[in-house]
Amino acid sequence: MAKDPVRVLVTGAAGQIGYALVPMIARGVMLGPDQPVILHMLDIPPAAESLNGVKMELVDAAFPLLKGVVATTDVVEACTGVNIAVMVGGFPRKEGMERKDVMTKNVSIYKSQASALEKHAAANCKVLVVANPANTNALILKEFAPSIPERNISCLTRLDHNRALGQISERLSVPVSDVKNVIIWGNHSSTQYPDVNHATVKTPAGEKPVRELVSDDTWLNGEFITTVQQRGAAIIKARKLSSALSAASGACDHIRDWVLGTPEGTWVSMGVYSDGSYNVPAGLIYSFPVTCANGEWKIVQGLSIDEFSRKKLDLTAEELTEEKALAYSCLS
Ligand SMILES: NC(=O)C1=CN([C@@H]2O[C@H](COP(=O)(O)OP(=O)(O)OC[C@H]3O[C@@H](n4cnc5c(N)ncnc54)[C@H](O)[C@@H]3O)[C@@H](O)[C@H]2O)C=CC1
Ligand SMILES: O=C([O-])CC(=O)C(=O)O
Repeated sequence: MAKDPVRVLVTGAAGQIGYALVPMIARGVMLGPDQPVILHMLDIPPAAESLNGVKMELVDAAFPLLKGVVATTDVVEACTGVNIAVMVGGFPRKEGMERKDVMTKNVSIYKSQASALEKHAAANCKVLVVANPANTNALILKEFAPSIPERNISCLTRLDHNRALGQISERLSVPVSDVKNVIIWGNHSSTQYPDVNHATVKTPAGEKPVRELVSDDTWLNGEFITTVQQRGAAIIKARKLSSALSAASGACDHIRDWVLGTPEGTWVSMGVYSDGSYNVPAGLIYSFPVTCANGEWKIVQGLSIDEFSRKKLDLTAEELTEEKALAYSCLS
């Protein structure tokens, strides 16, 4: 029997990431090749005409899984009945800015859209915040939508996770699909900690630790980390626009694994509400290694954290604590 369509909201749908993301969703990349979808697309009035153009293209693409499109500048209409909300709407940073520089503009959007989601989304709606500063926007959304369970609110660090897999794959000349279990800890910012201490590569002789195969701790503890931390800025420098296709793809990976589950023996990175695991302060949205099953994520427990890692986990937590204070000062 055909499945009922799932309603997926994309805010900022007339923007760069939106333009890459909506066709992926309509093709089943996010929810699977047998899952019909109805797309809800929100943008602001100055982008209304462009948003309508995106809607026209979605019709023209004749996607078999796409059962309807709502394109609107009305946040209530956009949020009504949605099962999944991908929050991309906001302002991207430009060359030379840190992600928290877009804070003032973006946190107020997340405060107001929190209430609309809380009132109008379907029960148990899963929320993914992409817009920067992603962790702090997600935290603001959580705090201003108290009736949405905290386990349903997350932010995107899967792009960083995928970037880390990509760097290891290039370094070792192995298929990216053979690399797994890197971890992005903390903030989606230049203080994030890409950790390979538990990562492995599939080889003909079984799974081997990335550290053993790379066999260059200077690179792994230095250039590898800074490359992943600075990748967003490198893309802006090269394209004069921030990452879009990779961000859209990461958003699909994030939701797909959350809804359909992570493969056995594999974890992924998600920005989720900290419960104090790994001595990360509770009450921050922090990126952790997680496994997903039955639509729920669970932080992977019991991983060893050496002294080098500990400092990095704490540094990015401190930045998030500061960002939280800054966000509240922007809102008041
Ligand atoms: N977490 C991550 O890994 C990544 C996050 N980003 C962030 O994603 C966001 C979007 O990036 P782009 O698509 O490149 O930007 P963009 O500027 O191309 O698109 C953003 C869209 O949001 C719309 N918008 C602005 N205010 C809105 C509101 N109140 N409600 C609904 N829509 C609104 C704009 O009109 C625009 O169409 C930026 O904040 C960017 O920094 C980008 C890449 C990766
Ligand atoms: O760097 C930016 O501003 C966009 C982004 O978040 C990323 O590419 O990781």
